[in-house]
Amino acid sequence: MPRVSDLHVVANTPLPAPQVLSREIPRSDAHAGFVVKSREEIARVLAGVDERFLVIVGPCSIHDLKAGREYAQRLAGLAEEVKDRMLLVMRVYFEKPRTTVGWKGLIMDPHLDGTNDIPTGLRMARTFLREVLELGLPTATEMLDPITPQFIADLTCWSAIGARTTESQTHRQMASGLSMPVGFKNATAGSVVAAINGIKAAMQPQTFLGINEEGRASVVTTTGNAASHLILRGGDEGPNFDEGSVGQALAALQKNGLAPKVMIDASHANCGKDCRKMPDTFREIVRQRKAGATGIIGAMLESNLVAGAQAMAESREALVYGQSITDQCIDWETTVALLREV
Ligand SMILES: O=C[C@H](O)[C@H](O)COP(=O)(O)O
Ligand SMILES: C=C(OP(=O)(O)O)C(=O)O
Repeated sequence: MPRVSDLHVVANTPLPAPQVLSREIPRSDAHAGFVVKSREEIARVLAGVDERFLVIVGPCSIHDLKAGREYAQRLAGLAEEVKDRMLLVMRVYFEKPRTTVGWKGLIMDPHLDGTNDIPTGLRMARTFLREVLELGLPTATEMLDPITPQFIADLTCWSAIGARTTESQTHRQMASGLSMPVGFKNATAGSVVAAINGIKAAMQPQTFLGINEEGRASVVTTTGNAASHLILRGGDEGPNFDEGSVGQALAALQKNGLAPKVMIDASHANCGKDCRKMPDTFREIVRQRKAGATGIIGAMLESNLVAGAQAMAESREALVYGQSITDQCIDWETTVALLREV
């Protein structure tokens, strides 16, 4: 008989169930209390009740826990220093969407060598998220694979649906069940409509296929996530952080019956993926807010210990400590100076 299934599958290895990993790397009452408090604080900023500026800041991706830890320790100090005016949330991104192919993040390939040891990646992600929370820093991730939230969402305070998945029904449904505020990026081509449709879908109750805590395929029914919002990140036609683009986005939200609130990413297509342009983009976003654009509730920055980005090396040891292996980041000194300045 000809073979009809699994023609292109070479392995199919069961994962530990989410509840097994959660027992192994548990969430304490203190972690839970801090996550709930941070999500509420972020939701209050989104609602305009808390007037602080929300800044999602940190490495493009975490690939080295030692450097990530050092970054988190520094950011915790800065967050405390500026907390009367800004709510700093650390980017703790473990999943990377790729335009074509490339390293897909620490969860997918924790050893950075193509061995794709996902169980280890999930363990590292949970462990690191707990460490960041213990420093008193809220955590931000992109939720990319729809199975991942079962393993890490309880330690996550804010999430993004990225530009490459904002139009995906799977991701919109997933967002409708997430417990934290979720930002939808405009699409890579620049479409804000795709993200607004995403927000509308995520705010509604949904029923879809997922997994439960035991790791079993299941039917998931959600309430909808009211704390869904828009993120402008620029697109193929260029940046969209200028007053005109921001005004159009706010008007489009209102036309769709949504709150006119927007976060603006100072990285990605809003800086042409050139970290040298990121500080001025950020300054312009803050200038508009200071000039009265209260619809701008926050911004995103890609920042690391060392500026720029490096190509994946032959071995981990050959990598520059504290420098991104995905998109370019501004360095720590620039980050501190910029946040203190604004
Ligand atoms: O934020 C990171 C990148 O912009 C995203 O993962 C896409 O990267 P790529 O276009 O290099 O694949
Ligand atoms: C991939 C990211 O952003 P975007 O979806 O805007 O490309 C990111 O923030 O890591």
